[in-house]
Amino acid sequence: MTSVVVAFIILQGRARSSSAQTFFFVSCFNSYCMKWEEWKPFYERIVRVMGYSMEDDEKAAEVLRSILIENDNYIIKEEINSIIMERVYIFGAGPNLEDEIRGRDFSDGTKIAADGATSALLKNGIIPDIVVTDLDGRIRDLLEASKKAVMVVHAHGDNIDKLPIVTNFPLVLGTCQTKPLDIIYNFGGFTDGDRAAFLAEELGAKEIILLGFDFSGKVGKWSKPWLTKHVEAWEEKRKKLEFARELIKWLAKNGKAKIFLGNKKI
Ligand SMILES: Nc1ncnc2c1ncn2[C@@H]1O[C@H](COP(=O)(O)OP(=O)(O)OP(=O)(O)O)[C@@H](O)[C@H]1O
Ligand SMILES: Nc1nc2c(c(=O)[nH]1)N=C(CO)CN2
Ligand SMILES: [Mg+2]
Repeated sequence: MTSVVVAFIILQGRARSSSAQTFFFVSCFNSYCMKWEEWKPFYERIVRVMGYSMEDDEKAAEVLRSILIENDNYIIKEEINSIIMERVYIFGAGPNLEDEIRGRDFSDGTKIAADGATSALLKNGIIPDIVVTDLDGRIRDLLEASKKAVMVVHAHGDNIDKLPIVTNFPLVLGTCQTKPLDIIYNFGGFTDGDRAAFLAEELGAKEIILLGFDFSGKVGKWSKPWLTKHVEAWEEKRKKLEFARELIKWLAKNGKAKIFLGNKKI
């Protein structure tokens, strides 16, 4: 799967296609594309509830942009389109993840790991095609996955110091939660898991299957490098998961793709 992307990118000669507008039209024709004006009210509420600084989030987007341009390892949205199959599996870091992946290979779809879930996939011999991360998963596993996966790296006000890690990844699609910049996208979504669902929708997935998503108040042990077992969600994480649940429900209602939580359609 990754070789398809690499071949595609080589064919493109990394020329920033002048037909990007056409691609944009085609992909938005097949999917729902969230506009900044539509995302802004969600973002303003997130900033208020979570106590984030919009200025820091904006600065983070600029920093990621500079690093990616300097390192020349960024890709544009049109370059990732080719790895999206009609069915997309998104793996979250909930306590149910390992039960939901055991004995399956997911070769009938594109596999997107949300940050911490990457470690569980690698441990179970599953290589993700795409990793969506704000760089607080186990860095060793993110580096391992990046040898085969496109890394969709999210810049925010609280991970500016970690952004230089992206220089180690061969292919990076940059995202932010503030107003998008030329090569730093905002497809909508907040946590790595729900952002992955917005990305899949934007790229034209028809069926999005969420595995390892659990909104009952427990955080899976793969969520953070220091966790050794599943734990009760702490206050900040509880709020994040509540937003994740709300945004997934919103996408199921407003997007074009069918979304499944495990085997249940939302
Ligand atoms: N019960 C759960 N525990 C942890 N993650 C979950 C759970 N249910 C769904 N997820 C999804 O799995 C994703 C990956 O988890 P991870 O904790 O690595 O992500 P994160 O968004 O970076 O969180 P944080 O900002 O707290 O670091 C989350 O973003 C979330 O969308
Ligand atoms: N400023 C800020 N933004 C975020 C944060 C975070 O910790 N701080 N975490 C996220 C992933 O859940 C997404 N966005
Ligand atoms: Mg994360």
